[in-house]
Amino acid sequence: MIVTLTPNPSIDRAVLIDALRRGEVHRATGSRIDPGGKGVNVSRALAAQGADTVAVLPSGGPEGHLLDELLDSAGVAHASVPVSGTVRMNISVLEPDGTTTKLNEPGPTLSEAEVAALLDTTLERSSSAGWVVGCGSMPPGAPTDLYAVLVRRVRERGGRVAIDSSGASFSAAVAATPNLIKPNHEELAELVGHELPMLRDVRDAARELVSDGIEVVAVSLGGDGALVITADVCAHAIAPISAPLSTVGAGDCMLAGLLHGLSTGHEPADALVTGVTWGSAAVTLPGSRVPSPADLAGIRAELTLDPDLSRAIR
Ligand SMILES: Nc1ncnc2c1ncn2[C@@H]1O[C@H](COP(=O)(O)OP(=O)(O)O)[C@@H](O)[C@H]1O
Ligand SMILES: O=P(O)(O)OC[C@H]1O[C@](O)(COP(=O)(O)O)[C@@H](O)[C@@H]1O
Repeated sequence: MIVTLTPNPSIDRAVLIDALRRGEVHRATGSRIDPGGKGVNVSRALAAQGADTVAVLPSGGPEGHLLDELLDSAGVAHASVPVSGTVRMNISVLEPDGTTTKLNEPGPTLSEAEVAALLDTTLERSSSAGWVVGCGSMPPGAPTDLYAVLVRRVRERGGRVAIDSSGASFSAAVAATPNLIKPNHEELAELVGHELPMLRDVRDAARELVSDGIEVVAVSLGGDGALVITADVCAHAIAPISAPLSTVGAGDCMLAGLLHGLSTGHEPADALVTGVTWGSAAVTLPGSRVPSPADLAGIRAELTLDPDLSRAIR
């Protein structure tokens, strides 16, 4: 069982247009909505593959009702904590060449009691979980150290915890030493405070974090695949996709696959292959649709345990 906590979930609306021109009226050629937020997407990706998961999230307002309904109809188990604010709507503008422009709202302001209820619900649901996963940004009102507290509370009980976030809440969580983190290229650079132009730089930055006590650092690198670093492994995997349709949620699917691999007893390098397969499959799908088993069938990830460290990262 994998429990996800998404303090700031969303309704994701993807709008397709021919080309984005600032200040002009655009006629959309298509649109779709999906339940969203990083932990919600991790749970959606796991549920789509038949894996046991529950998504913990705050839910309020009309968008909150819609989110609950969308999760119910997708068969994603969720524990929604009622809140007085309204769940946000995030918009992705997709162009035919794969360019994605995202507009993320700040989300509702949570009260102290609502934050406490979210944390308590997550911990209640986690008693028999293989992994507890905290993902995404903090809504207004949530303390910067929410993920750090989650890490400490799960680890005190002997559980395993993964975090995927950005900014101050991610740095605070990393300082509390989760078992696993999944930054993307930009988030890792932000975490270590300098640019990471080559795979060697990514590896070195991830190794620094491993030496601080994080067991698995998985770095997603967009079209350059992903790297997993542990105390004894440096593995790179890539599954190129010729015409990506939407990258929204690809990192969440990658994390879901990685955790699924680890929780079903695979070594980190093999779990990375599952992660990259799920992530690459996600970019072939519209909006933030998560891959079904059939969507994974044509994806082939290439794994190397001795990657070319001079590879420039886009
Ligand atoms: N353009 C792409 N081509 C092929 N795979 C991709 C592409 N973009 C993303 N992916 C896959 O999705 C994973 C996550 O993508 P990334 O953009 O790094 O995550 P995030 O959404 O967290 O920023 C990558 O590790 C890779 O497997
Ligand atoms: O919490 P944040 O950082 O605002 O991100 C939330 C957004 O990220 C997503 O989880 C998608 O993730 P990515 O676009 O980063 O792959 C959306 O579902 C959601 O709208």
